[in-house]
Amino acid sequence: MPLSTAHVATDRSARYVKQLISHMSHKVTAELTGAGRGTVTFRYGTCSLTSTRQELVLIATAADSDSLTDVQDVVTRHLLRFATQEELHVGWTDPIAGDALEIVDPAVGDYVLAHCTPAGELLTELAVTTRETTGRAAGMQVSADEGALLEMLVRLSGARTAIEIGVFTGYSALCIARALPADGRLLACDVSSQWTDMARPFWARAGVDDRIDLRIGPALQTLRALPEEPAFDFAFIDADKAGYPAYYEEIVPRLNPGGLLVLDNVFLGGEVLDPAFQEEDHQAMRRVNQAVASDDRLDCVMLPVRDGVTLARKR
Ligand SMILES: C[S@@+](CC[C@H](N)C(=O)[O-])C[C@H]1O[C@@H](n2cnc3c(N)ncnc32)[C@H](O)[C@@H]1O
Repeated sequence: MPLSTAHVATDRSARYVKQLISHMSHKVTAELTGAGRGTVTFRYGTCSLTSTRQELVLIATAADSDSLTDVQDVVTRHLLRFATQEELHVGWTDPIAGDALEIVDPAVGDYVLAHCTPAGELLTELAVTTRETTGRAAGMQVSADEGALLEMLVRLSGARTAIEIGVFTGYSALCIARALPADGRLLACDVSSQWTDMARPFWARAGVDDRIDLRIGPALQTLRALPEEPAFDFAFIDADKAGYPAYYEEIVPRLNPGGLLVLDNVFLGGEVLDPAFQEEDHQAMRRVNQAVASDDRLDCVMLPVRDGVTLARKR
């Protein structure tokens, strides 16, 4: 399914967003989704609008290329009509399918890896052992640069208490745990003792096993059994994608003020941008991305790191 974007140079972008949403809301579903942001949903496609200081950024999606052209035409026509004080140029990119998007050019990915603090022997051995033991499942493990990012975030935030949803063979847990102070605690949640059993010897060798409380079971049950008051400085969600909205709902109230929530795989390989992909995972990820972006308890930034990483800090 095609999607296309346009960057419209203007310093009146917020005004156009409001005008377009208000006008279109009489005919189709059109809503403001935050300051300077909105979405118009037609029967045959959608257009999201984001205003920046100097541009209006449009993302059009539709079921097929004819419908995409219809979305582009309607939005373009209205914008040009609203622009009575200036001449706008609305140039759309060629259509591209969500799963054909290159989130990070492979050369850039390699360059990034070559310019991060190296993972070190223990993490490298864990990555190799995981690959040898779990085969294709090893692709679930966070990359060395994402592990370095997690470690950096935990250190920078001064977190003492952390929770992880989705442990697998323990790579990200090790990165988080070793960045905590000696008396810090990581509550690590996973359903699989088969995979997490591989983690324990590595955590022990890193000298962080006493900081990690591993809970085997559905993470939602584990979360709901926790007291509801704020207790965590850092949270990392990297488990079943359909569960993300519920994990986010349960975690935010349990984050301390200033606490950081990190969500992995927020692009789902680019498919989250493309309405052709409508499986439960896609719908859940769109829901949680939208919820985080419009949650007034949080400040957030979405980073094009690997498969997309959102950082959300509790106010
Ligand atoms: C992407 S992997 C986690 C990778 C890990 N963060 C790492 O860096 O190696 C996802 C993990 O989520 C776990 N998982 C799936 N569904 C779950 C659930 N309902 N509750 C808890 N864990 C779950 C899987 O067993 C798997 O280990």
